Amino acid sequence: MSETRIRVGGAEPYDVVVGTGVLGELPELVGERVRTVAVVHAEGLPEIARPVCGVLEKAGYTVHPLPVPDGEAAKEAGVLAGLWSSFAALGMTRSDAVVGVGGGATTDLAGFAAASFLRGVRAVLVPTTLLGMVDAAVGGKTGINIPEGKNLVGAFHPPGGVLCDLATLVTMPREDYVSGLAEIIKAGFIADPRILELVEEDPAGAASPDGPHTRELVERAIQVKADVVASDLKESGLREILNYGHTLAHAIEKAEQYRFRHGHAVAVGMVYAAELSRLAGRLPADVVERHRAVLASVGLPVSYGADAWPELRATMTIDKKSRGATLRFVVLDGVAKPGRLEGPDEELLAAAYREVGR
Ligand SMILES: NC(=O)c1ccc[n+]([C@@H]2O[C@H](COP(=O)([O-])OP(=O)(O)OC[C@H]3O[C@@H](n4cnc5c(N)ncnc54)[C@H](O)[C@@H]3O)[C@@H](O)[C@H]2O)c1
Ligand SMILES: O=C(O)C(=O)C[C@@H](O)[C@H](O)[C@H](O)COP(=O)(O)O
Ligand SMILES: [Zn+2]
Repeated sequence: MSETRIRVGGAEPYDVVVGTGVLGELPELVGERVRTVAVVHAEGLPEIARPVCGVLEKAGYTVHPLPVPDGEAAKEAGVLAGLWSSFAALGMTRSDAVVGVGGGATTDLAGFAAASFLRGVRAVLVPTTLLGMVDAAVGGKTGINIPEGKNLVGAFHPPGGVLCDLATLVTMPREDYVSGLAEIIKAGFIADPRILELVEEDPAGAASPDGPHTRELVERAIQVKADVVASDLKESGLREILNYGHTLAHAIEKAEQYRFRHGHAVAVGMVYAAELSRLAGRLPADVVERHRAVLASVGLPVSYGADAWPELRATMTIDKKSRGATLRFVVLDGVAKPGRLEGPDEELLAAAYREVGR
């Protein structure tokens, strides 16, 4: 099957290319103006980084592989500063480009390095995890963590193109693959109920890169994200819906020193947001149960430590959707009907957590 191109609109439109064995499309995404390409890749993925570098060299670019730590350890200020120094040592200019190769953590870092070096050079992203393809590499949110919290430093810097080669998914550890399903299911609850039906009809298939609907699930989730970010790149309104479940999720990740997978935290966070919606009188109980059922069916967690609430509540205050002292949540008024809950009282917040804490 040939590749699909999903156009992400906005001031600087770009394509997300999806297919199997589509690496040959990469030079076109990098573009003709570029001379030097820094390939920022997760150090544990040499088998994927090598062909990426090869295809770029063959196309005539001067290519410099720059390995960074695997996973969340990449999203640190020290690693970012190391990339700035490497780019400068390579003599990169504004007509050069960064290609980010790896999971969401790697592409968040590579994207932010590109956003900040020389106040902005071109970034092309090659996500190699399910989560990276359906969410992290699309939409231009880039950034790193700081000890005070998740993604607290970053920039909106849309990529020049995104290449999703589904062939790379086959080597993914199962737990990481399932983590990506949480963001796909999120897209289902906020915007595209067909995603939920596809997962519910065949949870085992959904949890495997060889499943019958893998490509459709990936493309549907990308389309949801593309539609949202095209109209609200900088999260002044609509884009907040992509943050469904993330207020609690980011607090859990911080409490776990970023050793808890992002998608697993988002799964718990969505159940919390659904309970919050129900207790606020906005969502029927059966839709909350649908969250638990569909997430658990693919092996995602739906509860978290009961004793953790005071620490999680304190961390949630720093969420980016807050305005002043007012906490703001993305909630649901039904499937594909996202809304906002502003300044819920403390008892409501705690009561919703009692439904999640085990
Ligand atoms: N920018 C955004 O809009 C956005 C959206 C969602 C998530 N995120 C961020 O993405 C990150 C999570 O991304 P993730 O789930 O991809 O995790 P990850 O980047 O930490 O990758 C998980 C692990 O899988 C390895 N890996 C990557 N590709 C592989 C492959 N093909 N085969 C085998 N191993 C592979 C990685 O090296 C890493 O060890 C979080 O930091 C999250 O905050 C960002
Ligand atoms: O793209 C967005 O917007 C999202 O919120 C997508 C989320 O899945 C993603 O985890 C994002 O990085 C969270 O953003 P943050 O602004 O809460 O750090
Ligand atoms: Zn997320």
